[in-house]
Amino acid sequence: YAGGLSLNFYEQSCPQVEYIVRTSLRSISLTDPTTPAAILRLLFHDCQVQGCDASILLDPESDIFQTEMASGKNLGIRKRETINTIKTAVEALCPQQVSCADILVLAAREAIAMSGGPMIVVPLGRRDSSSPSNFRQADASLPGPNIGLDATLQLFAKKGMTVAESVAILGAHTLGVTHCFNLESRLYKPEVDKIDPQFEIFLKMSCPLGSFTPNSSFIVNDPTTLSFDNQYFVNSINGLGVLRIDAEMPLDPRTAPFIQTFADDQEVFFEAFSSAFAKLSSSNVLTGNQGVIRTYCNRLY
Ligand code: HEM
Ligand SMILES: [Ca+2]
Ligand SMILES: [Ca+2]
Repeated sequence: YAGGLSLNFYEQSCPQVEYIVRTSLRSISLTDPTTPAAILRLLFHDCQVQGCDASILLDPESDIFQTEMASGKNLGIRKRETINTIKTAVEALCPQQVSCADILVLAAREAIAMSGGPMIVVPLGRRDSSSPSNFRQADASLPGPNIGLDATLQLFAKKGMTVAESVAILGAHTLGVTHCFNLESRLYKPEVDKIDPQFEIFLKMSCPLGSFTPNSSFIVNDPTTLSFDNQYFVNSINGLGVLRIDAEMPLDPRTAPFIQTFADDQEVFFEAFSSAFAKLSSSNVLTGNQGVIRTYCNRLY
């Protein structure tokens, strides 16, 4: 596996870790059923900036230093504290053994499984970054809400994904919501892309001008927002893609066949998603003597 990750990494040092993550995430999700969506996006945004190293979990150490969370591209990121909570439970049984980066990957794979998606086998052994990232790096590395297909395919090709896997990983938008502030430019600025006229009326009604204060209004990413299924693909074929990328994939000859296949057969989607997830979650990892095992996921010391 990439960079020295392995399937039995915690077999000796913390055999209960998968169980602890599973039960903790399940109980947290009972009080807030939108937790799985937030955790899955959190993993993507961690891996995208400086690799899957839990850098996104670090709190700023001072008012002067701005961490990657200060980037506008991280607006709407939630549930960082959930990983802290799970880490506390893990530390109680296996002190100083399990990285926050691995806990985040395990939590994301539980989030997928408990929402009805595939149970993905993930290799472990990531280490946590010993230095924070910053908002400039996050701005440069995270995709903006209006990214187009070419740039998106390039972004995932860098992670070793095929076109099929790149389409599949965007099926993560089967969960969760998009806040209106992420749709402002698509709806009200000079044309970004062609929106289905009926759907555009609906989007503008749901996100009227003036609804862009963070965390106010939102649109569901697909009709079954709590369920990890293939409705995202059915939806986007029907012209109901919420973001530009969601809308463009069914129209482009490079990606349309995969969108159709995944819409027709959920099992094929789950397989392609699983291999894409393995690539995403092992991108640019620290292993061996690199990095650290943090005690508190939000602090370096
Ligand atoms: C080109 C790539 C991508 C773009 C442009 C993109 C963009 C976005 C945007 C703008 C939102 C709305 C956030 C909000 O308003 O709160 C969102 C939500 C979400 N994204 Fe993506 N995304 C991309 C890829 C991914 C990937 C690879 C994953 C996971 C593997 C992912 C998982 C999610 C999830 C689960 C949500 C819902 C979050 C919630 O409800 O809190 N996205 N995405
Ligand atoms: Ca990171
Ligand atoms: Ca869904």
